[in-house]
Amino acid sequence: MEWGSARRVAASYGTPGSPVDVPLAEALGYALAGPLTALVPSPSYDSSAMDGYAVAGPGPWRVVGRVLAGDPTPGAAGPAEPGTPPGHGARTAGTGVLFEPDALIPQSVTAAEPGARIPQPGVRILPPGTAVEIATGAVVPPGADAVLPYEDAVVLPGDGMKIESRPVGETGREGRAHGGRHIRRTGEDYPAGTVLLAEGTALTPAALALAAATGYDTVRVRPRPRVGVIVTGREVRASGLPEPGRVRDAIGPLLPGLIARAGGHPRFGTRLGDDRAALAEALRDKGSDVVVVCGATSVGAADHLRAALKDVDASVLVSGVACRPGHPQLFAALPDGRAVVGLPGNPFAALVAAVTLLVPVVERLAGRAPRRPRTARGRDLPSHPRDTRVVPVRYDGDGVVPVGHDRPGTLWGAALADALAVVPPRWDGDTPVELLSSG
Ligand SMILES: Nc1nc2c(c(=O)[nH]1)N[C@H]1C(S)=C(S)[C@@H](COP(=O)(O)OP(=O)(O)OC[C@H]3O[C@@H](n4cnc5c(N)ncnc54)[C@H](O)[C@@H]3O)O[C@H]1N2
Ligand code: MOO
Repeated sequence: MEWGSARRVAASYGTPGSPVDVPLAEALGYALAGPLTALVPSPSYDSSAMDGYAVAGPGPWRVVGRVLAGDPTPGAAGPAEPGTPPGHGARTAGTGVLFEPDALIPQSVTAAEPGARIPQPGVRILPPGTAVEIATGAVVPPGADAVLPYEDAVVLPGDGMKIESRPVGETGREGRAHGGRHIRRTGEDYPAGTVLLAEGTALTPAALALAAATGYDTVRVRPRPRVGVIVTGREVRASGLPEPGRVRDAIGPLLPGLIARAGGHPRFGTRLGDDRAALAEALRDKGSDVVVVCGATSVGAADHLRAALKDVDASVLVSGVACRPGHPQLFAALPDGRAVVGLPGNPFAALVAAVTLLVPVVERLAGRAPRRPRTARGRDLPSHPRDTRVVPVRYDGDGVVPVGHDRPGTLWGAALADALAVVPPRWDGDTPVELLSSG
């Protein structure tokens, strides 16, 4: 079967499990079972983007209080909290205070400028000509038009505390406090209800942090498919040095990372000699949603996978793929719907088969949406008259070039590579090639 068709068979096989709720801290790599919507606007309150003074109207301004991150909205409810003024320019830590109990005035329609927000009953606002000292992230009092950073403010001599904006040009920046400057208004990033991430998005660290920022403690995701691994071959050993007639298992160690990154839960199944009955028995084990068989895909006397699949009444959906390396790979469906992926025994051929059939079926069952293909211009890539070639490459300027060391029996090239390039048959040397993760 042609390489792209084989990948599509795997990528469209089966359906993801029913949604589950998973704590954020455990949700890395899971796929969203539905869209992730904003629970609150962002920012969720008018907040200061700078340390300085929240000012109302034109300057100079009398400083009537102080509000720090974590303080409640000044003037939102009840009478103002009385306090004492700090010394000129003092920036001591403490809770937010109003130095004058009546500093904030009830909002009236006349106090609101044209185009300002609709007055809310009970809200008290900072009147024009006044300011509160404010910390980055603190709630901006209603009525404030801008935040004047400390660096752009001049404290005026005299009683109480008065500030003025530094003249334009004196600081090398625009010192004036003008409408909205350094205030992050409620909802200016996105309003509540915005679809932030689509169903099927795989949760990355940034996606998890975004979910946390809007208030999620758990996320609704698809369960990870369980992927069992069967390693076959009498000559394959799990530890120690290779020696004549004995090879180290170089596929078993490749798979857990590939499976986990595709959104699956890797579980080691078993190691088998070259035994048809034992292989059929292992395929009957229902502990996995996908069974990967390493080796035994070919036609040799000891290659029992095809016979064992017959024994368990599996339907073979992909039997060989027109690609190099990895042509003996296969994909089969067991009668109960579990999938079987057969990886050739040569380790680089196994990796190629894993990115062709295993990764797509795991992503599909994990509920991941199809990804946008990554492509790049390729240089000096080998192509074949009939087969797709999968070539370990590294980035080089504006494209990719082969790294070499890519014979079927070795993963050296893959381990050196930035990616695997998919080179179609009779590639023209010009069309960008698709890049797959090299594991
Ligand atoms: N008559 C034919 N013979 C072969 C063909 C063919 O088309 N006609 N295809 C060749 C190709 S291409 C490949 S790839 C292999 C696939 O063989 P199997 O999947 O049956 O794998 P084995 O025969 O068990 O092993 C092949 C090779 O890989 C080594 N091996 C196996 N498992 C591991 C492992 N876990 N880690 C490291 N190395 C492993 C094994 O010792 C053999 O050297 O068939 C060709 N033959
Ligand atoms: O698939 Mo075999 O692809 O060359 O080693």
